[in-house]
Amino acid sequence: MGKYRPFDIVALDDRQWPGKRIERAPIWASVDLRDGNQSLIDPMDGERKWRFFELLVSLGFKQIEVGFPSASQTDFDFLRELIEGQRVPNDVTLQVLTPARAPLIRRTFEALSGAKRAIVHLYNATSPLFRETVLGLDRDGCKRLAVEHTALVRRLMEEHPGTDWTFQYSPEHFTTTELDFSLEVCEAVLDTFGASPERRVILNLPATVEVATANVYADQVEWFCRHLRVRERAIISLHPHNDRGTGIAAAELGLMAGADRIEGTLFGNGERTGNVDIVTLAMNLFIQGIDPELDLSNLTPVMREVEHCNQLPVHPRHPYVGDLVFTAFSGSHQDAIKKGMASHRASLASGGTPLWDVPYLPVDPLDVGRNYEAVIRVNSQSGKGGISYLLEQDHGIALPRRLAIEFSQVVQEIADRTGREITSQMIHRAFLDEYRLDAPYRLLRQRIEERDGEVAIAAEIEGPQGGLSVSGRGNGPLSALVHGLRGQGFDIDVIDYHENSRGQGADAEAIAFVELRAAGRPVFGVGLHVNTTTATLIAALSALSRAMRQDEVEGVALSV
Ligand SMILES: CC(=O)SCCNC(=O)CCNC(=O)[C@H](O)C(C)(C)COP(=O)(O)OP(=O)(O)OC[C@H]1O[C@@H](n2cnc3c(N)ncnc32)[C@H](O)[C@@H]1OP(=O)(O)O
Ligand SMILES: CC(C)C(=O)C(=O)O
Repeated sequence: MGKYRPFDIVALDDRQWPGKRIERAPIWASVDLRDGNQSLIDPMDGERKWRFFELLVSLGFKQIEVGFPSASQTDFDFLRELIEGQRVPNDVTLQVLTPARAPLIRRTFEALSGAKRAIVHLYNATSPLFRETVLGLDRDGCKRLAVEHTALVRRLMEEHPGTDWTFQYSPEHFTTTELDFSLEVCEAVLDTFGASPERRVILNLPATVEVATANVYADQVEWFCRHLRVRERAIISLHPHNDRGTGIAAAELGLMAGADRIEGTLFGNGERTGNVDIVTLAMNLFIQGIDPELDLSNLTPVMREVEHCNQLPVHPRHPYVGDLVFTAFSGSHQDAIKKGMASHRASLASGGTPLWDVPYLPVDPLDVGRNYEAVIRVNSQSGKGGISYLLEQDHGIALPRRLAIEFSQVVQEIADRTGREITSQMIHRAFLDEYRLDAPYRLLRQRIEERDGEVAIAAEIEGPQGGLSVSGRGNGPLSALVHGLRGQGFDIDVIDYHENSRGQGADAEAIAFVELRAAGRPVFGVGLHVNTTTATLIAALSALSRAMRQDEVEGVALSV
């Protein structure tokens, strides 16, 4: 016999949940201020609790478990302030947890005195391990514990008719309790409370510790829902934890299996590996086109506020919100994102489909309050797609394809040499340093005339040996300049040229890319100027300067 054993599976051959789909948002209940709080190194003080409560309200939570008032004076006082200070919006219901212990239940009702509406959440352990090891009770004793304390809760509710009460019961460690026993206890609780379709009780089925694959939880939930005598007198709630790292899957399959409600926390804080993360669950609905009924349109400030209140960081890879989750460093991802974004923009501009179908980005960052700035970041794993994306997006420089291929080698060399991320500013600087040379050849002035369908240029150029007067003719200013330079003995030709403008209005500037063949080899140059023609001529001289430098380095004859 080994140290660990396999988990049991559920005998449910005609399970229905695998063919189901989640069609609408469940009832969300935040347990940040209770389960989340009880697992913190430093539980929240009043100020942090307030901030968290207000955050939850602003996101649209309608049910909020605000604490365990019989356990701590901070929780008790917080509840009193909420109630006495009338700080609870009309559509929000407070929930509090109490164990099945009479003095603690009485204290819980003291804390709730005067509340307009409240959910009293009673729990006791029901699983065999807990019955034997913790409580020292058999099945009957355990059921009696639940029933007697349910009766007490019912009586106390009746004694305080000014509050609109809801009762919630949790058979703790539902996932390791024998299913027939969970059902037996829960039916007894429903009967004792007098539950009916008009007076529904929340039955919360916790995966207190996640011990099996998510399909087993779904089977347990479906089995439970199908075996309830009157399903309509219960709201089935799930309370998944994340010990195996599959809390989200368990919650989703559990909803497919018939649950109505989810208890969880923002970004998954909670005991051990945490409670299920409601933000991820809700966003998973959102990206299926389902209204999550929570406002998640600006998640970064929400994350920062939660980090402050919990004094715990949210992981940079956390779904939908982590600092790095909208960022691609790797070249092939960047290339696909760049093309996908361009195609999405084109589709929107032409009145085509608004459907978000961008590779590697399951959600539009704008929908959660992020922007496209960090979508592509460059390091040694990156390629031309990402580099040209940054130059275009941040600096208005749309590189021609062949130049993008060439320039990516320049950036790759820097990335390999430094072993660090290369920021957009560094890429811009490297680009200008590499391609916009104004030495040794620099345009000083030029005169251009059009005659008989031809362009004539007379240019003054500064060169390594002093001033150079160049005149030539061609079908445009660039070809005229190149002919003039050829006349001076330079072995050059135009392969290609592109230009576009960057910036707008008074700040607009032309950027020109000229590719020359110099001494038989292709070489790019870049020119920037408010005047497009001047930018093109500067680009040609920049290419010539680069060819000259290569000539110096490699000894290739630039002059014929
Ligand atoms: C799964 C969950 O997350 S449940 C919520 C857990 N949250 C918390 O525990 C946070 C707040 N808790 C507390 O402040 C405290 O634990 C209290 C106030 C609830 C109880 O404190 P204490 O009375 O000092 O008990 P303590 O926490 O040490 O241990 C639990 C005791 O209660 C007993 N117990 C547990 N459930 C019951 C029950 N329903 N009826 C009677 N006794 C019970 C245990 O057997 C144990 O008894 P023992 O000391 O005789 O062995
Ligand atoms: C009290 C219950 C619902 C709980 O927190 C758990 O089982 O994890």
